Amino acid sequence: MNAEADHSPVKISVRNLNFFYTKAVQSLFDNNLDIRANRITAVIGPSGCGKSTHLRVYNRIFELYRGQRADGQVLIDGRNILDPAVDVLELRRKVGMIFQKPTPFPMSVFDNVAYPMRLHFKLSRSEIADRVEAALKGASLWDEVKDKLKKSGLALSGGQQQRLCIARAIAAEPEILLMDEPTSAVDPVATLKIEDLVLELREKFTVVIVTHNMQQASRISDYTAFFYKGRIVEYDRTEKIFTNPSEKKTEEYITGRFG
Ligand SMILES: Nc1ncnc2c1ncn2[C@@H]1O[C@H](COP(=O)(O)OP(=O)(O)OP(=O)(O)O)[C@@H](O)[C@H]1O
Repeated sequence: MNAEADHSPVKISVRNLNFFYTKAVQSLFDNNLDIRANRITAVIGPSGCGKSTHLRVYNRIFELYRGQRADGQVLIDGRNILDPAVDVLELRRKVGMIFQKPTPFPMSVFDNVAYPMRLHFKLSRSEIADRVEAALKGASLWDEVKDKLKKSGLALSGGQQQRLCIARAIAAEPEILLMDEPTSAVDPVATLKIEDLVLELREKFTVVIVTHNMQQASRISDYTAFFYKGRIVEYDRTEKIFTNPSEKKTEEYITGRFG
């Protein structure tokens, strides 16, 4: 894919984003980024450079913590989601999130996936059952759990739990999926399954994935943003970032000279 060939529209446009954990602690500095629809964008960089902080702005999850503040704009389909008038429940439906450690709710496999449907939509029991099946299929988990739908989500393996969380996120019918190191707590086989799944998810969703794993970023992403000390040093096609980066700092990082 060369630069001219990508006609996918911009889904998320970040403009002059600054983030403060407290008045005195600024963690993001003037971030600017255009993320394309139906692409996988990897966010890489050394520990503490602001990857998670950046992602947590897109669905305003940071607002659950007192004193945290984002300045600037995050335009999703052209609308600034930092505008206080934005309906946050609807924003979080549209912008799903998957965390480092799987976070199934302490309820059955079925209810984990039905939960967002009951929260956001008015559906009959049979519609819910159909959509739970579709979401579990969409998360490549159906075959493994179809006989265990009433069992606790917590009884699944780590990799299955993570795919259950992906099914739960899909069940809300989002447009964007944010994944914050989704494979760092699972084994290598489960990691490959999740990577294959992420590649499939691109058909329907815009995916932004934080990863420490360079191979993972180069295997699955279309674009890569390299963060360093709260700034976006370089953002380009993944192939370009990994073969011919423009910035010295990017090259030092991807060749393992620090991080
Ligand atoms: N709750 C908090 N209060 C104050 N500072 C914080 C808080 N959470 C994170 N930070 C600081 O913000 C900066 C960015 O952290 P962030 O977790 O976004 O980095 P990261 O790149 O995702 O790191 P990692 O790869 O280790 O997960 C770090 O300097 C971190 O210490």
